Amino acid sequence: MKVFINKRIPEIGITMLKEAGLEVIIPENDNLSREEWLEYCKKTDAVLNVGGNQFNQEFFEECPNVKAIALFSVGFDHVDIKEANKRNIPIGNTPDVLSRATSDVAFLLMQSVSRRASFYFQKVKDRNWGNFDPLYELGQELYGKTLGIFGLGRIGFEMAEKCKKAFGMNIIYHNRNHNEEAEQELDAKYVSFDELIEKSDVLSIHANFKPEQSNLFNASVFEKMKKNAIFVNTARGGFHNQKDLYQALVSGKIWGAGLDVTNPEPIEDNDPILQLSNVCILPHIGSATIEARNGMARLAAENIIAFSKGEKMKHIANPEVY
Ligand SMILES: NC(=O)C1=CN([C@@H]2O[C@H](COP(=O)(O)OP(=O)(O)OC[C@H]3O[C@@H](n4cnc5c(N)ncnc54)[C@H](O)[C@@H]3O)[C@@H](O)[C@H]2O)C=CC1
Ligand SMILES: O=C(O)C(=O)CO
Repeated sequence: MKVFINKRIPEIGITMLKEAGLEVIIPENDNLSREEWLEYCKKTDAVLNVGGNQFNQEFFEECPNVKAIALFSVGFDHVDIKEANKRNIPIGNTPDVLSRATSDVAFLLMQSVSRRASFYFQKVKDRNWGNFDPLYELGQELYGKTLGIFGLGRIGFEMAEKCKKAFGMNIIYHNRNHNEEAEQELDAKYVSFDELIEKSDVLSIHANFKPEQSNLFNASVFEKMKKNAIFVNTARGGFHNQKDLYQALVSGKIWGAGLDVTNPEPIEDNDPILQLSNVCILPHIGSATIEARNGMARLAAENIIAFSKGEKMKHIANPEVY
């Protein structure tokens, strides 16, 4: 069986696939155009995909030989699951192994914004150390404040746990279902969406993205948030309207924002949000640790190997295909 991987992944995954007797195809050029990418996909049985290539109707129609897809990500918002289901194609993903790393980034963004780290680092780089000034550009402490989690699943739980342990924060959350574990272990309180945005000092987004949730966090939401609130998004950029976020930040409707994901992604060169000092923006590095990436490679390889043996994938976005 042929497996196409569009970018090199940690060696552990490649070794596992080869030891299972699979033919692994990795192109020299790891920055393929969509056309080039489709050409590779057409000739393979299984695709191990790194990044946001769209698995849409066009893909499924043009690549009928592909019988399994293993994503090198937990998010599967770039896959048309209905189209995959019509053809009984399992879509593997990589849950859990990246939850710690991604929640670490949410935590880092929250702290960096609360203590104005980007602003001060820029001053240091500009050789403008400044004098000790008791009133100048003060940060805010997080101790005892309220963390609101939108989408309390695996990563949201880890973010909530860190904030509880480090700063004794009160946890409120809005989710599709109650999260019993978080309610018992972290004393997390389920609230309505409106209550979440009105009461959070830090609002951290951890839901899985669907197109119908585009721009959910927009001007009317930022309007209702607290003036000292920090907006953190490590989930998907599509959740927030970036122009509205910019306006909320310049007009002081909210305190600051920490983004690991932007809308669009990559961020546009002339996006005015880049000029603001109350933001910290990272280029989608949530899972970028050695540990998480090794784990992702292992899970993705396990998924492909299971498929090749006629077994069920263990980590799957569409279990309904079985
Ligand atoms: N920045 C990065 O590098 C990374 C980003 N991610 C993103 O984080 C997301 C979450 O990952 P996990 O925690 O593993 O997923 P998960 O499935 O464990 O948790 C997501 C939670 O969001 C809830 N949810 C979804 N839509 C909702 C809505 N409209 N209202 C209320 N609750 C809603 C779900 O019920 C679920 O409990 C991924 O889908 C991905 O988009 C994941 C890994 C790395
Ligand atoms: O896993 C995901 O969904 C990511 O965004 C990158 O790890």
